[in-house]
Amino acid sequence: MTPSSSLSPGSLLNQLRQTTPLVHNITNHVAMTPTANTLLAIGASPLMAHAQQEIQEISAISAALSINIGTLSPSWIEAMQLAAMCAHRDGKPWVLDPVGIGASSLRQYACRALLEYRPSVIRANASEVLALAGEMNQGRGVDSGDDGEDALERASRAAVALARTQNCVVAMTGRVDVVTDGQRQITVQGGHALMGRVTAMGCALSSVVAAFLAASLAGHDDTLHATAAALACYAEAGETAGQSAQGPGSFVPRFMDALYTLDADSTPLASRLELTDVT
Ligand SMILES: Nc1ncnc2c1ncn2[C@@H]1O[C@H](COP(=O)(O)OP(=O)(O)O)[C@@H](O)[C@H]1O
Ligand SMILES: Cc1ncsc1CCOP(=O)(O)O
Ligand SMILES: [Mg+2]
Repeated sequence: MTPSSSLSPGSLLNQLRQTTPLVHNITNHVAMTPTANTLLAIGASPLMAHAQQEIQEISAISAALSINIGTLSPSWIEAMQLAAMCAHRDGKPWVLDPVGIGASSLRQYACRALLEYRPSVIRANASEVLALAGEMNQGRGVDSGDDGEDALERASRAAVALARTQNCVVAMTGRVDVVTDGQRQITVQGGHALMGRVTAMGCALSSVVAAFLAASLAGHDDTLHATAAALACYAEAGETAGQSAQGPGSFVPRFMDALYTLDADSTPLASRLELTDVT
């Protein structure tokens, strides 16, 4: 892909760092601190808020919203719906992370209700994409399952179908990431296997996608490319961290430092991306 375009991952990362978008997160108990730290490391500004009474005010000052169903409660579902409604009404980008959707009917109910407010992006692992696309799959709790070539091919088709049905971008992550709007598809290479051994990596990524969506609105808005840019930065930082990490414990600080020090101008982020038309 052309690295010089205003939609290149490097220029979108620069745009993010210049605009420091405020990202409103309604996320799970496991992911709160890692998500806030990850947003700060890449250059965005995090805010966690889930009390219904303050959602409208928080929404008014936020540039983007990230909703994650990882640890639901009935009052949180109502707050999520209100936040999604505000974002939809105000034309602000928002990301849905359907953590462990296959695991319970409460999660399925919450996602169905939230999809009414048309997320800009659904960021999920393959198991969650299959469940959301209606292909019976109870998943393995919050983690993805088989990541072999056949499973990836099947999940990619489900991601395209989901993007078409929901008229949004789907970012399906794992060993290889696939981002699609139903017509185009960008694969993202990179990352490291240790990313699957650290909790909340995916949750934090969903909020980083929200930050890139906000940044892209300040320039040339293209949800597909902004999402791929977020994933490319993650892949780059994950690969760098994985080179010297000895395990999940030492991976995390290296990953945060790699995000923070990622040089948007000299790192060939665009070379991680391959854009194709979906047939
Ligand atoms: N085996 C792997 N190799 C490379 N990157 C991976 C691997 N597993 C996960 N990742 C990366 O970790 C991040 C989180 O993805 P994933 O593990 O699919 O999300 P979740 O934590 O929601 O299941 C993504 O950037 C993804 O590319
Ligand atoms: C373990 C767990 N349980 C409920 S939410 C959560 C975190 C999941 O994080 P991720 O989807 O990023 O792996
Ligand atoms: Mg997840």
